[in-house]
Amino acid sequence: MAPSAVETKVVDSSGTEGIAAPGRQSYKIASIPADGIGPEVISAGITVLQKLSEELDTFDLEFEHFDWSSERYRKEGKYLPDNALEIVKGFDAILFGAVGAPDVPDHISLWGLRLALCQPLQQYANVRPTRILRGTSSPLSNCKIGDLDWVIIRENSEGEYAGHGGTSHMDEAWSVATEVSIFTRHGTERIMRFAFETARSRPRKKLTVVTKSNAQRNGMVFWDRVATQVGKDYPDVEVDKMLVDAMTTRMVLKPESIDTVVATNLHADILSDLAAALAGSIGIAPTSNLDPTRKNPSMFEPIHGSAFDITGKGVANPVATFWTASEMLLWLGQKEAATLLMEAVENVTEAGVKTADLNGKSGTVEVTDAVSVEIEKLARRGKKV
Ligand SMILES: NC(=O)c1ccc[n+]([C@@H]2O[C@H](COP(=O)([O-])OP(=O)(O)OC[C@H]3O[C@@H](n4cnc5c(N)ncnc54)[C@H](O)[C@@H]3O)[C@@H](O)[C@H]2O)c1
Ligand SMILES: O=C(O)[C@H](O)[C@@H](O)C(=O)O
Ligand SMILES: [K+]
Ligand SMILES: [Mn+2]
Repeated sequence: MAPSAVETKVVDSSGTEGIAAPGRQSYKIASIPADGIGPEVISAGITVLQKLSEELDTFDLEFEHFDWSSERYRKEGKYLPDNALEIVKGFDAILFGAVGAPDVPDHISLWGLRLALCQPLQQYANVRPTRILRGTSSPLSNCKIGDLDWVIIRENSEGEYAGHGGTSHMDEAWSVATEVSIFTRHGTERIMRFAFETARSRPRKKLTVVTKSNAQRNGMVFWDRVATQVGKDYPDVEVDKMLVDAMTTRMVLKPESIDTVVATNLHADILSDLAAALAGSIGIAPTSNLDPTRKNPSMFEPIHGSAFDITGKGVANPVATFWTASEMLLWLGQKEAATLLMEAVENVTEAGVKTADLNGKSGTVEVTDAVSVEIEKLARRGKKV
């Protein structure tokens, strides 16, 4: 979606209305914090985004909050109102927290909210960068900053998440359930093209195609074949193919040999949690659910889930959401703000202000405050030069 008009009404989260200064871009963001630690990290994310907008002269953000969550499901029997897709199409981007609650089956919550948005909105490319941030370390003993710098591209519309299947004769001795993976040429080709473009845009121009075509002799053989066909248009990109089981060992033993990775919906879901942990914590890693055609708004969320075990304790790491916010700004065309935000985050981790998952002692709010202070410093320093 194109950014909204330059001179436009702005409503910030405190409800104050104003007119965006001429020359400033203004973006409408739908905020869906949802469940568990989602509201805690989204609130932190909005705080730093608003700080950036105040300190830089380049953009305004207008947030609208939606209570689409497991609480709403308990009350109304549905996660989303019937016109949810129409509503979000009026926004430039969606900032999402996490969905999942202990008293709702996980397949109801995931299909009721996250997949109910990203599949119909054609957000077919799920982008998951991971690297080791300054002041943090990998659990791998010899892995230094720079040795692990990956982008995992997850197919986000079909594959194992196609939703095809069924159950018959439930709880009888002869009950049966199927879960059918779907690989279409359209879906496979577009994600391969996106992955090759991503690999080409990075300095090493290297793509690993993850597969399981030894055991899965139909869908995965097709996946490999389409990768080879699309790869002919990218002779400058070095490609290798890796079976998913072996990929886990390569991620642990030779992290520096990997750059861009493309994998199916399920394979990449699993590999990206491993990637985040190898870079230090699941609490740092971002996700973009992109509609690369820009016909629909894209959705940005931390990679982690609702983390019931730490909800309400004030210890959730907000860094994954800050990095997510930075990715959202990049997508919206605000490169300077996106870069400044990550610089601020890494200055803070380097100074040792970190949550417990990164072996620190600070809480969500302390990390958020420290990042806000750093944004102010960096932005003001930038203006002086
Ligand atoms: N996209 C999503 O919304 C999404 C993603 C993953 C899981 N889920 C859902 O979330 C629920 C819980 O799933 P799970 O336990 O498998 O995964 P999870 O990511 O919620 O938690 C896994 C572990 O990581 C820790 N953790 C996660 N985020 C953290 C953060 N920001 N800071 C510090 N520690 C953090 C948790 O405390 C937990 O120990 C389930 O209902 C699941 O379906 C949703
Ligand atoms: O889509 C999924 O598999 C889950 O929501 C979650 O694990 C994620 O990574 O988004
Ligand atoms: K999430
Ligand atoms: Mn996941």
